[in-house]
Amino acid sequence: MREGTEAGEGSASERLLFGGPLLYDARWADHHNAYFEMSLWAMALQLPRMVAFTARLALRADRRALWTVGLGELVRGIGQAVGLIAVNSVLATVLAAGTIGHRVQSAVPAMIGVAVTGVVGALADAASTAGTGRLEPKVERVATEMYLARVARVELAAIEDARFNRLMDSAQYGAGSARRMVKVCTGVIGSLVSFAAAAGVLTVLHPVLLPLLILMTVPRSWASLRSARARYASYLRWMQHARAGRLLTQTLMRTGPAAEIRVHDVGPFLLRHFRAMAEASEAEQSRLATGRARVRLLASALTGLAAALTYTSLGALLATGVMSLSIAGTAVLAIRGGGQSLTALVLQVNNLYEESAYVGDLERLFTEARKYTIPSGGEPVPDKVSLIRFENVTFHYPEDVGEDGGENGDGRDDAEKPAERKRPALKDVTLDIPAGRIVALVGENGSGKTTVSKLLAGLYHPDAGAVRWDGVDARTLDRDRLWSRIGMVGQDFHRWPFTCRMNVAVGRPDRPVDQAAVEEAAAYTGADTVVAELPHGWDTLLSKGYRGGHQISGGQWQRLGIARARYRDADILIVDEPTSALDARAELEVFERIRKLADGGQTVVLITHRLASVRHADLIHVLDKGELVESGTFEELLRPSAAGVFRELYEMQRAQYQDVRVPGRRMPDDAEEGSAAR
Ligand SMILES: Nc1ncnc2c1ncn2[C@@H]1O[C@H](COP(=O)(O)OP(=O)(O)OP(=O)(O)O)[C@@H](O)[C@H]1O
Repeated sequence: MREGTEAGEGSASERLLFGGPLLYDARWADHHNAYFEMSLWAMALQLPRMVAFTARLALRADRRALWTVGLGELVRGIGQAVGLIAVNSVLATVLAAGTIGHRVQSAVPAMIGVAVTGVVGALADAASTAGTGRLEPKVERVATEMYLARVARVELAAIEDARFNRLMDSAQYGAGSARRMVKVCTGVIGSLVSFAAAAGVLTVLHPVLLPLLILMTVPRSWASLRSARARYASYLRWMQHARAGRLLTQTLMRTGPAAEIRVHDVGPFLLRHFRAMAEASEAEQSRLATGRARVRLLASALTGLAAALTYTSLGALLATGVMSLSIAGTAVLAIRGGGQSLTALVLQVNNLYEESAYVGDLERLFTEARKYTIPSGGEPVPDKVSLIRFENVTFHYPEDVGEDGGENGDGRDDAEKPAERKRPALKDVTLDIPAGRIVALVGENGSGKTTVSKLLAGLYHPDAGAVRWDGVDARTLDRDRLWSRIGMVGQDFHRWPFTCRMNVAVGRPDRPVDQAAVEEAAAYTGADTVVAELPHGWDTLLSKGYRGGHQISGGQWQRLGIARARYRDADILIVDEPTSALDARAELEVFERIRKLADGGQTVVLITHRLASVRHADLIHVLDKGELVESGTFEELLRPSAAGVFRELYEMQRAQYQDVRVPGRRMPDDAEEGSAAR
């Protein structure tokens, strides 16, 4: 069976791997006005704004280079106009009455004029080319920096939001487009000035010639704008599809999944689906090409008609004696030159139109990002916080609104969604995190432990209730200062593809690397023994795909991750499953050290499934399906009278070990049984 089907419904591969078609619905764009403006008119209106936007980027990037380019193009264009007038003068003199020697001699000054304008034009062109070359990469860099700075500063919720993600996706090409816009704008100015020169000369020669010249270029302009619009519309519609295709190929190339791909023989499977998706996109490319060919054919026919009309009119003017031969000669030159500049102008405007669509996405991202930007400033975080309290906190993760806005993308209303989709991740949770203590969060998978830690870290705000730092709502606190107080080792802490040293030192990126502190943090988690075995010690690159790159085990990574949080030396340390990959000895050591942190005044929020390890926690909060069901010390929660979730889970874990007898060793229960028997 062929796996690619109708593009509209998405291929079978899309449905199988990604759960549905990956094509964006253009109607959705209309509903959400101005996500992207599709009509020719709307895009034409947005063009000057995009040019101004790029000019602002260019001004920011290199003001001098921008002036050089602008002046260079202006001088070049004026040179062309003057050159054309000089050519006309040469022709008029050469075709005038008199001896050939005398006529040529009289034409010499005009010829010198042609040569001088040529030289000036060439110099101006060189200056403009050099300026453009200098400006282009700078504009791209400035636009990329602005893009990245904004993306890095939006709330986590925005990064997880499908719509914002889509905008980030399309806007990432905006910087490259802004770079190309510089060149295209230069070309537009050049062609515009050249055309103005030719048009001016033609108008002087005969008023009917200019409209005829413009008529000749209308069909081609229409054709290229139409094609550009179709290409952009298709790009937006297929963007997610292209990203998914890239994901398949990159998965095949990455080192992480390489072992599983080989053992499970996933390679041919991925390739098959890549081919199916690529074929769907090829069908779209060929649809675009056919449309383009059809439009171009029609445009060529219309241009031919207009050209015939123009030259017939010129012939008629000559035949009726309205126009002299020298003027007709200059007119032919001006029509050819003007036609060329107008064609170039149309082409450049077309490019401008296409690039401006992508730059438009960049501008929209800047606007959207502003809405989601993490506010700077706010109330200062108290110097010595003694208590953080979750007060009746309810929290839902932001929902994906789907392609149809209020609907799920499959036509169902929100009201028709299964009720469980709307279950809050946290529901009316009230709990305390006293400073300088170890507070453990336990509960089954999906019970809300990580969510509590994310709200504590200020990555999200509650929908209802508040997280209060000594009574102050965290919502009002200065988030940067709040973050400077927090160190976090998440379940999926990042494995930076940098050197071993940087993997620890990145815990405090705002400070110069302090090797002594790095080593102290590493010794703290046993990461020093890992480093000792690396081929280049602290300088070993921890990324297998690069030259000299090295791979370490999951447990070794975990030691580095905890060392990073230790290096950060924050007041509050959040550790989410810190020992899941550690061996038994390392696990005991790490827990012992984490315990000592609290002795030193640090607050430790520990999330773990190893219930025996929370024995030393000062306070344990037990979560179940987003609700706080128990709180207390280890002993309190294990009392027979408690008989709650914690005791039940603990009994289950304990039973696993009790059932296993180690030959030659007496189990504690044996002793109890023995003494009971005596
Ligand atoms: N980024 C997210 N977007 C949407 N829903 C999420 C997100 N993260 C978690 N959830 C949902 O929120 C609920 C609580 O998840 P959370 O990660 O807090 O559980 P947990 O107790 O830490 O689980 P585990 O023990 O498996 O790590 C789950 O139903 C989960 O599906």
